[in-house]
Amino acid sequence: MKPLTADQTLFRDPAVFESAHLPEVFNHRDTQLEALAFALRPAFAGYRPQHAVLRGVPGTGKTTAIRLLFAEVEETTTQVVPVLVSCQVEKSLFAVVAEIFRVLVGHAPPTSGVSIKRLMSEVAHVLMAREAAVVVCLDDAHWLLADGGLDAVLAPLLRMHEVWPAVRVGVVLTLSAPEADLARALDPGTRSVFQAAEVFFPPYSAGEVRAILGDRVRAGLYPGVMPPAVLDLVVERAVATADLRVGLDLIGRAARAAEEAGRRTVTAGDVLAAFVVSKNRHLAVTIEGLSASERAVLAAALDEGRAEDGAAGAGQVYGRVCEGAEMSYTVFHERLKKLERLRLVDVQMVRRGRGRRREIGVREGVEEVLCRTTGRHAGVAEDQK
Ligand SMILES: Nc1ncnc2c1ncn2[C@@H]1O[C@H](COP(=O)(O)OP(=O)(O)OP(=O)(O)O)[C@@H](O)[C@H]1O
Repeated sequence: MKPLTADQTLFRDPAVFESAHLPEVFNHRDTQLEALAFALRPAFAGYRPQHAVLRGVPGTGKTTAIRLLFAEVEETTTQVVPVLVSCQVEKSLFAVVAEIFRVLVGHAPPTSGVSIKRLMSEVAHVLMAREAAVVVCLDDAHWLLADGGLDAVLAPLLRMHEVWPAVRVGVVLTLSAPEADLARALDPGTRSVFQAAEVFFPPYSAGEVRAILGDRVRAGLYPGVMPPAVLDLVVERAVATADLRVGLDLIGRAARAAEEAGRRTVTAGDVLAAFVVSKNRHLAVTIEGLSASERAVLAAALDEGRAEDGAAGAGQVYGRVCEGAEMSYTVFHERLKKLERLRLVDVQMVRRGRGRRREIGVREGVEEVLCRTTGRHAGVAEDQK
């Protein structure tokens, strides 16, 4: 077989392997899409939409389901305004309401000199003037679970109709941390008004993963570029890591490597080499979303673990963090809880001699990703805030 020339490509459509790509074929999620559509239905008849909570481990299609449904709503009516907010990026009530304002009005509100009260009032008046309902999806809401962050965003949104009775707001939360406990994260008052439909997104079976990745290969690569045995290897890796995104990333990355090498087909070697990076893809996204102080706690736990040859004592980690920049123990504890919730570290009480101590173990892959994303040896806390 002749090698590829410089102007030839293996990709029918490279965008198909990008993380923001909205797939044309979205199988295996009919039940969840129906439950969501059912929750939104009252909004189309002039009532308040039902709230919903979408649960499922990462990569089970929650965001995609919402994006597809919202796109359909946008095409169908202007009476229901969908707003998708990533809680990894927008973490405050102001940021969420500013995004609602932006979608409604077409431009962002001023970032200074406007109080949250005024911004909410403006949003309410636009909604009332248009007789429209708004459905806000707080995507990856587990990012707000620490420090009462979710309650601070949710409670005012849920109470808008108490101030402006004609305002209709529906909230959809997506949560990919299975242990996320809404009952504990929300005040009793918020809990009592947040009556939400629970929609569960189970992990895909190996057969479903194969079908989804096969569809993506057909959409993104030219025929014959990825032989069935090589796709099997991709599927095996995606199933082993329980993350469909690893499979999608792996296909794109391996095909790019084959193309760069001037080959017309992807080999098992391309897949295995790409897997070294792809397997930690989700970790990389999670670590990129951390604040400087969260990162500092993670780096200190790694350094201390290395020094102690394993899991590190929480007190020692705290001491190491403070060597870089002052941090109160309360703030340290909150940062640690968040890292645990994001499954970057494990924290457990361990018996030592006659006493017990809290130990922090950093999960596999974190060190590699942290060093790659910061381009430095973990543990240098010069960027603490
Ligand atoms: N049924 C499906 N068919 C085709 N592609 C899918 C399907 N489910 C998920 N995907 C793809 O898998 C990737 C992850 O999906 P998505 O972002 O919707 O997952 P998620 O459950 O929201 O994950 P997270 O909790 O990490 O945000 C996306 O690229 C999406 O296109």
